[in-house]
Amino acid sequence: MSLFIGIDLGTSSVKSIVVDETGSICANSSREYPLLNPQPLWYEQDPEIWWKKTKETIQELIQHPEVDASDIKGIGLSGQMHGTVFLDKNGKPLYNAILWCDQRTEQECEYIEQKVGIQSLVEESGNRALTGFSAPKILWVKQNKPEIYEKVDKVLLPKDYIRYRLTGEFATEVSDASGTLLLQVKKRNWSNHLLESLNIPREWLPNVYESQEVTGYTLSYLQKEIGLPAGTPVVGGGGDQAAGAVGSGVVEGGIATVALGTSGVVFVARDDTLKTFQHTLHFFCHAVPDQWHTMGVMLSAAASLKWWKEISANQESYETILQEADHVRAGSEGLLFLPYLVGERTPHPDPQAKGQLVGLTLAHQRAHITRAILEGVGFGLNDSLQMMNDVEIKEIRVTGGGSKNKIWRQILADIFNKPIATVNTNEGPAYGAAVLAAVGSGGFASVKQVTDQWIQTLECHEPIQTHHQVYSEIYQIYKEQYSLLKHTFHQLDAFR
Ligand SMILES: Nc1ncnc2c1ncn2[C@@H]1O[C@H](COP(=O)(O)OP(=O)(O)O)[C@@H](O)[C@H]1O
Ligand SMILES: O=C(CO)[C@@H](O)[C@H](O)COP(=O)(O)O
Repeated sequence: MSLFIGIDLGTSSVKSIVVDETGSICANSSREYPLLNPQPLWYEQDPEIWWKKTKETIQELIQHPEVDASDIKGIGLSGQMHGTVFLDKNGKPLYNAILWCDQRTEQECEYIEQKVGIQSLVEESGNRALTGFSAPKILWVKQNKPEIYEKVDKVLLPKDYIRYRLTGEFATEVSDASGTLLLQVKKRNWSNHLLESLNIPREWLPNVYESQEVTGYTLSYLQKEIGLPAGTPVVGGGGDQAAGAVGSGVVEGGIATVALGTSGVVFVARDDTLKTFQHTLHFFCHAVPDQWHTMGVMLSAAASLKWWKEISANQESYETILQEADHVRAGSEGLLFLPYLVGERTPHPDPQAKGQLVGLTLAHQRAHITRAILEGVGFGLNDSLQMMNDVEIKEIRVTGGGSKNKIWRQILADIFNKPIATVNTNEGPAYGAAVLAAVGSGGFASVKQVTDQWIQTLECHEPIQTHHQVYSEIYQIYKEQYSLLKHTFHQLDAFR
């Protein structure tokens, strides 16, 4: 039986799975790694640690009793987007990867919009300059770390660094490349205009493939080191949001995913290119040929819950603290959480935005705060959903670590006033990467053919109208908070 490996290089951990040709997961393995925060607004990770941990997961998969390594027909890669890995001419990382949630590039974003012009930037890349994207990070290194900049030979996205270590090839694919701000998203290739305007050498960037295309073959030293057969094809794969959408069967226009990972994302697949541009929504290529997507991204979704659990209930499971929150009424008895713990991207592109608990009283216990966090993240996602009014959203599927919990899924359905479905796999991006591997190296005709065979929707949460009434009133209050508090957030920044 043919087997496919899917790897998702997430922000909190790398998750790798083996899927057989019927879509069943035969083995999985994951390893966590730290998120480095060397200065306020800076978020980094060490690419060598990514590679070490990824290798450990692959080795564990191969040693699994249900996996015969000689049956592995292909590998697909997925990972956190926008992170920027700078390599020297020997392929060695020159600096920690600067991540998607890093906010140090505000000045560089202003520079890009001035230099290229907002209209021309949007026309060419489909996007405004946002601090998480890769191009401003390249300019930041030029300005602030000239000793590194002069040694740069290649710039890669996170999962593409793993590809380089697996195959020795410098390659990327359209969905992740969209998040660099250097891709002509409509034409699905690098933009010479943007590269020239920003003075970024084309040779630094890898070649761009479609997501299911084979980009290289595994190197022979890996056979000895971790038992991975030499010459196994590695396909393009996808940025974690596009791969997560594929892994949830979202491969045609009008179907959406909501991802509750470290970040929180509303993703709507589209068969057409963009007609109306919405300021902080992203317009990127989908990991499916001739498809695109719009996406709203909040920076701290399940990360808000993780933060709260770590400081208030570290010994307890997510299930326990969410169960406790389920006993609190919708609306958290007047407590409101603003989820801007690491600044925000959609709908407020503001590195200095901050978290906030509004309405605290002596009556509020831990469970109220937990519930307010689940609801606040839901309101933040609703901001993005409301902006996607140029497409009819026929269905929403949830993915990401936070979606394992049915209480949170129900809260989302109640806030959005839309049914929320789960699918038969909860490995989102890793599963999507395996689907793309099956198309590129397993003889399947199309992504849709595989997802139709492998993915079904399961449980569906219908909105509870009494809860929705409460949430629609509180959402109006939520929407006012950012502008009321913006000045305070910026003032407080001086004391960090
Ligand atoms: N059982 C659970 N219930 C609710 N949230 C969970 C649960 N397990 C993990 N999480 C949340 O999911 C997040 C990790 O999600 P994941 O999609 O793996 O993120 P990433 O891809 O960013 O590494 C953690 O921050 C945690 O808050
Ligand atoms: O910045 C984005 C998408 O634009 C994030 O979604 C990252 O891709 C990280 O995702 P997770 O680690 O939360 O899955």
